[in-house]
Amino acid sequence: MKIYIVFDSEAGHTEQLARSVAKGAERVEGAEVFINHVKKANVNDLKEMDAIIWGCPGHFGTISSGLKEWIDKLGYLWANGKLVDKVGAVFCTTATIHGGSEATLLNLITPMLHQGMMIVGLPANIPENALYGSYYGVGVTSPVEDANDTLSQSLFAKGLVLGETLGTRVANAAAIYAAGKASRATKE
Ligand SMILES: Cc1cc2nc3c(=O)[nH]c(=O)nc-3n(C[C@H](O)[C@H](O)[C@H](O)COP(=O)(O)O)c2cc1C
Repeated sequence: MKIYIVFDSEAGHTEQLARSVAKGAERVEGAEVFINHVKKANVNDLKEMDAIIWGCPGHFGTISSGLKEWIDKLGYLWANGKLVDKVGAVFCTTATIHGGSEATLLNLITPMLHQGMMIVGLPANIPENALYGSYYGVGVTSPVEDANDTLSQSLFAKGLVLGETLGTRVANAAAIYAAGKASRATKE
């Protein structure tokens, strides 16, 4: 099954998180993973995907303009129901812990729901998630000022682990859904 990861990133933090999501998705047998900066991503490629995961830096609690501009090109796909039932998930980075990461994640999920996608978050039975994660996707804090501080580095490293976990979870969900659809189609 095919998984597309699209990210916006200016200084590289969100790109790092996107790559961890890709790494986790690639662990699932049969997963073909495509990853692109939003500037290079083509919305028409989404039609062929089983799962779509997008993410960006949080800008004032919401989607960065780079990714939002790209999402706003999805009108034709929306009008033709091309993304209905695709599995979706989201991720973001922010500079501060209370800098709006969950607001950004929720804002990233909203357009997926408008497309009719099926959203996958992260549950509490993932211990790291219950301790410092989010149920809405992966939101990682990457403090700019104290980038050399060990605590912030370790928080960022833990966030990358959650990114991998999300990638694996989405790829598994997409595989199970595709197999279920195929089996129902042969019975009908
Ligand atoms: C226009 C703008 C608005 C931002 N707003 C916030 C914010 O509201 N809260 C926050 O914690 N960080 C904010 N940031 C910081 C970025 O979200 C953060 O540094 C992010 O990790 C950068 O990701 P990148 O390295 O992938 O570009 C903002 C940055 C920019 C450029």
